[in-house]
Amino acid sequence: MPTSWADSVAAAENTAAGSYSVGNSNSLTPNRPTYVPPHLRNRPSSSEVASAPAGANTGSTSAIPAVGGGNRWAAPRNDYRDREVNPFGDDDGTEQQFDQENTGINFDAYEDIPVETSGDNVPPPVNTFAEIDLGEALNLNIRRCKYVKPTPVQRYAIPISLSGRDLMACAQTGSGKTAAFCFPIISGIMRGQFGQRAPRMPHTACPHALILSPTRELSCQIHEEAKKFAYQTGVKVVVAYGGAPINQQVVIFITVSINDSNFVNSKEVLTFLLLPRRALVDLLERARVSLQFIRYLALDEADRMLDMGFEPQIRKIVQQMDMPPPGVRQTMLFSATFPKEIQRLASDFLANYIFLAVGRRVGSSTDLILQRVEYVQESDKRSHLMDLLHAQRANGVHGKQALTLVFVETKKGADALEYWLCMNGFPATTIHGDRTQQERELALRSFKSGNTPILVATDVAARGLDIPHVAHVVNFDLPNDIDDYVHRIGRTGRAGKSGLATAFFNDNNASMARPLSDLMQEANQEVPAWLARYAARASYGGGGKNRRGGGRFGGRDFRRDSNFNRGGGGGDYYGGGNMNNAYGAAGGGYGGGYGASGGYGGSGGYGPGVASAWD
Ligand SMILES: Nc1ncnc2c1ncn2[C@@H]1O[C@H](COP(=O)(O)OP(=O)(O)OP(=O)(O)O)[C@@H](O)[C@H]1O
Repeated sequence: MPTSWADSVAAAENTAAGSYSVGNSNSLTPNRPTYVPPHLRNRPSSSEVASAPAGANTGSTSAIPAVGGGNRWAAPRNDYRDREVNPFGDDDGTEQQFDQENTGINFDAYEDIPVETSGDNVPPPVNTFAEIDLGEALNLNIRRCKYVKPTPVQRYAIPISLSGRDLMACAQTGSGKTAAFCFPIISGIMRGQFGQRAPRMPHTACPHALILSPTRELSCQIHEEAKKFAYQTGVKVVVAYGGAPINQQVVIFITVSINDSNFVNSKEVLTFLLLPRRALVDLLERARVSLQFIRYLALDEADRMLDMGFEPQIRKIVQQMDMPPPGVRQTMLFSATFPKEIQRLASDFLANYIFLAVGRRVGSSTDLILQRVEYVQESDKRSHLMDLLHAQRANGVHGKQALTLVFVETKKGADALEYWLCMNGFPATTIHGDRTQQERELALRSFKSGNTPILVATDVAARGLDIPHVAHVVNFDLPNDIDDYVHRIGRTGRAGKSGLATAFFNDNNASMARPLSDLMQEANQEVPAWLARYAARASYGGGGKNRRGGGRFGGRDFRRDSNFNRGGGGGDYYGGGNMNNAYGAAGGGYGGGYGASGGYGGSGGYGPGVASAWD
């Protein structure tokens, strides 16, 4: 039985490789061990009294097995909930597990966090999960996850999404955005708050929700989280990603019928990874997946999904396939960073949306992370890293070294540093785009378990990954874009916990001096005098890629920018702004710092041809 996302994906792929052959694009031939005739396949087990309502989706997609889902042929088709693997491993139903809070989360850290919303008729935030009617099964899962109260982004985003509004949400790393988009999707599908009924289409999955994210690791992580939230709700969550032969992808599209009188359709949330030029479009074009019943579209790391690497593919999927248009489907965009150019692009996918910013500025980092910048010449970086690691060894927990994530610029650089660390007695592993998926999964698992407490990574690991116990993020090579820095350091200091981030800076990083120093100030960090001098020079010297004159974080909702062309941006839907503390009733106090000038300058770093370590 798969125990982690990596296991389940491996299981899915093994199943695919071992159990299926693809005859033509419309027929799958499972090599099943025993044959059960069609008239017996739908029979309820002796313990089950209820049967599926007329018209339940018992179509031929049942020929596709649930990953790790037991004997599909003997089981009735409408008992998905009975066959569902318990992702919490608490089959004895022990209630005492629910008594604890999610280990170590410090909600006081969020007490004063400023929140800004803009748009028409913004629904009010909630203070507790009990105030939101998410449905009993989902509430139980929230308790199983030991989430005692919603994080700031959840307090605002969940009521907004439940009210049916489109949303662009920018909230700090590690602040619970995954649940913020999963809860309304799962709750909405559970309730069937949409009229359309998915048809019975053999061999074609007709999901009601689609969640897109930029890496396999992140897609699998969202899948694992969403499975917990959806447990016993009747909503089936499946993951698909590209880069594998088509027969290996098809196996994870599972249409499930649920024995629930409210629902006679399959209800699926698909979590997709997108790789440029690959996979999803191909999959859609082969009609394995129809998007015409999509009710919810969520883009995690939305700014990344809409930058030049992915945007054409996203446009094709969202605008040129059979997905319902904005206003018919509900669209939610989430990230910790939202440059103005990307906000502008994103507005094409949204209708009358609400913009939500949690944190002092759009794209700011959390002050739970202690940020240090050290001046280190290229030639001294390795010995400097060694010093840090030696110091850290002394602070190991339970005899294990604290987990350290080291970001470098290139794949070759990652391999070389990993080798050097291992040679010098520091067990390290690496993750980057030249490693196979299996190697990447292995590396992540080994890092998470603490067996290899140092992970050397390129930007492929910069976004979204929620790895508990990462105590230290080292920017061995600083990125060229401040937003990448925000995501990288966000691998520590998550869910109310504190963390440490150290950056090695030298003359090669001069263009980062200004944005780095601004960001650190915003996050109440001490800016070294030498960095402040660099930053001052940069502001007189004409900038560079990261110089976003006029205050890089000033723009917030780009619709508030005086330059915003309402006609071109999708209609006159801007409805003013509101500012609040996340836990305070009154707003105010943060207005002074938000310049109207915007200033996410044109050069930005999102242009074509940006070097990427993502593939
Ligand atoms: N209400 C809550 N109570 C306690 N823990 C929570 C709550 N919501 C989320 N978490 C936990 O917080 C951690 C971070 O959540 P998540 O990965 O969704 O953050 P994120 O905002 O998407 O971060 P990133 O921007 O890096 O992708 C996870 O381990 C999650 O289980």
